[in-house]
Amino acid sequence: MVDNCLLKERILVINPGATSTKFAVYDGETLLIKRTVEHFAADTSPFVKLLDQYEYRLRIILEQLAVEKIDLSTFNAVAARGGILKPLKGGTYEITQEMVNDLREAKRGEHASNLGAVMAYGLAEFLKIPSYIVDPVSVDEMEPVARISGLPDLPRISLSHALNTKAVARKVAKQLGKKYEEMNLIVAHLGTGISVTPHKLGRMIDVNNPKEEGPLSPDRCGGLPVGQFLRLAFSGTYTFDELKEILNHKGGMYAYLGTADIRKAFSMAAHGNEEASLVLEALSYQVAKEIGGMAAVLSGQVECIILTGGIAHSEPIVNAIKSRVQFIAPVIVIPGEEELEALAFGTLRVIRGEEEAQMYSV
Ligand SMILES: Nc1ncnc2c1ncn2[C@@H]1O[C@H](COP(=O)(O)OP(=O)(O)OP(=O)(O)O)[C@@H](O)[C@H]1O
Ligand SMILES: CCCC(=O)O
Repeated sequence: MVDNCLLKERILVINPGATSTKFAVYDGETLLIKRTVEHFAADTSPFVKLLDQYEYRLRIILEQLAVEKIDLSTFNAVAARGGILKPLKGGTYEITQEMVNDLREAKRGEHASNLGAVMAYGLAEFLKIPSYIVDPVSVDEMEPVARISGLPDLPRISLSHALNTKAVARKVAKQLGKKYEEMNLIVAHLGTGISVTPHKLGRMIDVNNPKEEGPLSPDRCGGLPVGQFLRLAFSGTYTFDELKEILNHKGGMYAYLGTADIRKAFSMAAHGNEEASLVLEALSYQVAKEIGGMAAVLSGQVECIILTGGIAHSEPIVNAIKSRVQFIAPVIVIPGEEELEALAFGTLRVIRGEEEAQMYSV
């Protein structure tokens, strides 16, 4: 049971994912509780759109807080992972009605994190406290040259795991006794989606948008041979929505092996499935190739390479990537993600007046 003494820095942190909602309560830097609620297909299938899960997911959080006997009136702020908003520079943003409207309309695309700010704002309005997002997936600090694609109508877009990526980059900088804003480094976030970002003096100057570029991931295609994809799209085999689902949820390793779980894929390989071995090798190969490309973006001035995300728990994948990229710079491994903490700390900086919250403009 959690002490309900009235602190001024109690933050509820919400991080909605595709199949789970993670949430936590912080008193200042101190983590009070952290929970992950899995959402099974049977529970979420009645909802047509992701945003329709708003009440369902919020109710689960409120029920759990009640079980923990955490009084809602003791919260001073709500923080959430920000979704596919307008292109924004990194930082902490106050959630506004305009931001919520943009996320509800999903103008720039659907993503589980779109739910975060909507849930945080709804609850914070009720409690009459502020709500914030930190480093949303649409952080865009790309240099003009990185936006050129090869067709003027299709500029490259900055979408990434910015929250975890910047958090681990700051953490490593601190460990090395430096400031993030003074370092050049590359972060490969290896999750269900994979994004590789070169950071130049605190800015993410390029990135492979995991929804359409870069390495194959557990369930996303990454970059595809575009001519063949065009023929497939017009073959009549699939509808637009089916192809979109393949690109983002049923592509990559899942398309080859029928699983998006790296551990299952290794078990298949261990039982003699040669395709599983090859696809796992391809995943590491493609990540290494992307890191190599981003090293060129930084003109070879790379102080370290960070591997993070769930797949960074996998020793064989980490070793395979390392063996191809450690000639560039030392490789540091930070498995998993630090998103809840990054949200809490980003919000704390604003509550403490160490940083001013940025405003989302329409
Ligand atoms: N201990 C582990 N060993 C090997 N692979 C693991 C381990 N833990 C998780 N993974 C793999 O990591 C992947 C999921 O990573 P993660 O949990 O970071 O993704 P996510 O949060 O669902 O999505 P994203 O990071 O793209 O937002 C899965 O393919 C899973 O099999
Ligand atoms: C959209 C960026 C992050 C992801 O791939 O989930």
